[in-house]
Amino acid sequence: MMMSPAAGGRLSPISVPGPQVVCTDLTLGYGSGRPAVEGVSLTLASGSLTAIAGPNGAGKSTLLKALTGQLTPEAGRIDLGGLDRRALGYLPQQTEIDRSFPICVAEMAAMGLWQRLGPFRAIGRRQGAAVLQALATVGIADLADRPIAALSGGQMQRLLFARLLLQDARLILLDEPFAAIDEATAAELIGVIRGWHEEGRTVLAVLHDLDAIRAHFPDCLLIAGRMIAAGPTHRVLTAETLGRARLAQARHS
Ligand SMILES: Nc1ncnc2c1ncn2[C@@H]1O[C@H](COP(=O)(O)OP(=O)(O)OP(=O)(O)O)[C@@H](O)[C@H]1O
Repeated sequence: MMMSPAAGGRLSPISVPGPQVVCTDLTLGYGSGRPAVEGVSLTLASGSLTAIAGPNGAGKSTLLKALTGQLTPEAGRIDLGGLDRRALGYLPQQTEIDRSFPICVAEMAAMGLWQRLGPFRAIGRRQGAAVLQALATVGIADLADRPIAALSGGQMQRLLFARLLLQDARLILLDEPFAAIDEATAAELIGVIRGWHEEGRTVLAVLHDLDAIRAHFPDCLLIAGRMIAAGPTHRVLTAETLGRARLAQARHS
């Protein structure tokens, strides 16, 4: 049985492993000019841990937005293995988060429970303890009452991870989870990601740091407006494929 620390740090079962995700011949764009991504097909195996790499403007975030349903494909198909989109976990880039929203750290983390409780159901004592435990897991229990506007970038990233822990999603999509945070924080958050992988969740993360991908992500997709290479990381991130990606991106831009 797979175990999850999501419910307050105590191990609890996740009954079904992460879904297999299949994208077929996807074309994605923003309605003007050339598509951001063309003809991309990919398969994420159930329980796989995959990084998306590629140059700036390659379409990495665009691909995640299509998987979350924020962007409708111009062509092609996305199959989330029967998962309800509302049940997937998504960590957006920090620039997409409105920090002026007047809520505190614990309240924002508790949003991870909405899928199970509904947004208007009061948080009970058990859920309150789970929120505090999730904050402790990412090292910010002492900040529970602080307004989110008063967090540093690294503290905000830890909070977003706490919200994901509480959400307990079987499919987790992360957009640049280590951007603008220090090495110690990144190392702790990588530990959380590895935990999700060990529990059998399907995890997909956009990352710029190729060394971090090589060290922690068994599988990798390399894109540059189209798919350049996909598969085991050591075969995807080679001098040859990275050269091809740079060339393809220069032609695409
Ligand atoms: N909201 C948008 N409206 C119009 N075009 C967009 C929008 N978002 C992204 N694009 C364009 O789509 C293309 C892919 O962008 P995307 O953000 O997916 O790339 P990325 O690989 O995540 O880049 P980076 O590594 O720089 O974050 C780029 O040409 C970008 O300018």
